[in-house]
Amino acid sequence: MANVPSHGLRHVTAIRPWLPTFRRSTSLTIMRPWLPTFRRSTSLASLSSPYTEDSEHAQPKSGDKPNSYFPKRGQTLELVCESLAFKGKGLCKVAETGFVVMCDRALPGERFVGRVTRRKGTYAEVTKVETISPPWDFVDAPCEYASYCGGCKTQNLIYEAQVKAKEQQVHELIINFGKFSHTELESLSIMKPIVPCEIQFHYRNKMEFSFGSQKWLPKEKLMERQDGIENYALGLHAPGFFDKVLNVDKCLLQSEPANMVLAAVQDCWRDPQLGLSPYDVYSHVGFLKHLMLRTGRNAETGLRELMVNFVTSSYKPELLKPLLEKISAIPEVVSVMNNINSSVGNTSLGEVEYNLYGKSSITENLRGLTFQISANSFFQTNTHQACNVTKAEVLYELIEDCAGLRGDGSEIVLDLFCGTGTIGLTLARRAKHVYGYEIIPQAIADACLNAKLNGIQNATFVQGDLNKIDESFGKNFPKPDIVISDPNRPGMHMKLIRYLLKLKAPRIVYVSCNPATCARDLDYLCHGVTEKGIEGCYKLKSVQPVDMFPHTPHIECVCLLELR
Ligand SMILES: C[S@@+](CC[C@H](N)C(=O)[O-])C[C@H]1O[C@@H](n2cnc3c(N)ncnc32)[C@H](O)[C@@H]1O
Repeated sequence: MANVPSHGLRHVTAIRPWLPTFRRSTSLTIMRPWLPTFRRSTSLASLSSPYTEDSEHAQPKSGDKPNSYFPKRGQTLELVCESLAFKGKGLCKVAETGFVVMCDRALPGERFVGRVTRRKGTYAEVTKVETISPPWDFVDAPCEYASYCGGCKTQNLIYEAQVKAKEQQVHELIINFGKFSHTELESLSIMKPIVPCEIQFHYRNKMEFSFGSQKWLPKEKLMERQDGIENYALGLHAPGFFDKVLNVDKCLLQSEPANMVLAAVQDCWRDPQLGLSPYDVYSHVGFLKHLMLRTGRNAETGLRELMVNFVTSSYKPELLKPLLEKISAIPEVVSVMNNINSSVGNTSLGEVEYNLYGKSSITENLRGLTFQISANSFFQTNTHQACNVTKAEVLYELIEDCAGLRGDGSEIVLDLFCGTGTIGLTLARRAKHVYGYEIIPQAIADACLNAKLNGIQNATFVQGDLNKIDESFGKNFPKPDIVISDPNRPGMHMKLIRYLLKLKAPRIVYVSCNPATCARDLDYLCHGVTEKGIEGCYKLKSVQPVDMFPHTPHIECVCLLELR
């Protein structure tokens, strides 16, 4: 793919936090005056929030009814949480004024006292000071860290209520961000009920823990703060803190063997005799950055296998040796990798990687195929929901159903954002040829290997940046009959939207882990972008939410579009 300079800014429409009020509205003109536009940077990352934090563009236009009430910073309010919104935050309205406030960790039905922390455009954020009465569907959280950890925010909500809230969120986003009317969605049965996850714990096949020199402590324990080694932590970043880590000895979302590894590392890494130090995000001194644990399944034996990946700031294998000895004694550990990330950034992607023990990849089975997974390649994190062969509607089967391949081997599939090729390869059996595009070279290498491993010869994988395509894109493959697009959270770039609208493939299956950007892209593909003179040419056939991540605010969707 040719490199082109970074594209310009993009205009999108944002919605306001009181959107649930308009949920049943069929007339979008009622809502539109409240929908300010805002400018987005190339990454569009912040658009993952439908409730934009961009207050600059949040001024109501004439004809709106501005709410003169605005609570002061520091003010306490008695509130009742009405529903869950973006990032799993509780949406509440101030009595009598209807003014919207959002509160992290407030759950539907919960009555609480909240303190106003900041204004965000036309709504305010509050932090919970005290719960007066519990949520409607309260359950005790099995995890001891549930009330602090940024990962699971809704463990205190019964699972049925969690999935209901997710389904409702997707529905609202498709109406308000995607600009589809409620009537249209209802009459054509476009919105499908969410597919819940059969297992709600131990479902994650990948967890990334961070080493930190500043342990995060809850308020009541702040006095206990100690210096040096006592302040070191290995765990998950405390919500809102890039520099503080909540120390965890166990995570109920990952597999038992992964917890054994975590416990083994926790047991010894602070030992002064080992000379190990966590990387400090301020001084940029220190060795250990992250501990990544991936759980797979051996293709031959069907037994669990584990990859341990230490991300360090430099290559000093002798320092990792004592840890290596401990963890390699755990039978499920078949691979220990060391990714070196010498940059000041704190991502887990290394510039170089070394194999310290066993294999350099693990495997997983998916729809009868074997996939090889390396430390940095993407693989759906919920193996159960992605690959559970006993359940009919899991992710990959849904995708295959939506793709609707005739099965006579005559059709071309374009698999955009293909990762390690999982979707394309599961479709290859029924297609003439699959062409996959992906930015990460290692993932492309894995995809090619996965094709070989499974004896698939009708798949071609190409490395390239789909945000930087130019006119030459599409010249190297025949016109596809089916496009699969599975972008990460920022969704599709306008260049890709333009390309797809020009390409006019009969079907697009849009798989998304961010319903906000998904709804926006569906709007573009179906309704076009008037201000850019772009015409939409697809009709939305179905939107299927799937819960891949119980207890977290994340929602996966599989959407089908057909050429009009
Ligand atoms: C949600 S994952 C989907 C992976 C794959 N379809 C699967 O199911 O395993 C998104 C993928 O898009 C890739 N990606 C992100 N930005 C990209 C870009 N600009 N161009 C091409 N691929 C990109 C990521 O590396 C990641 O593998």
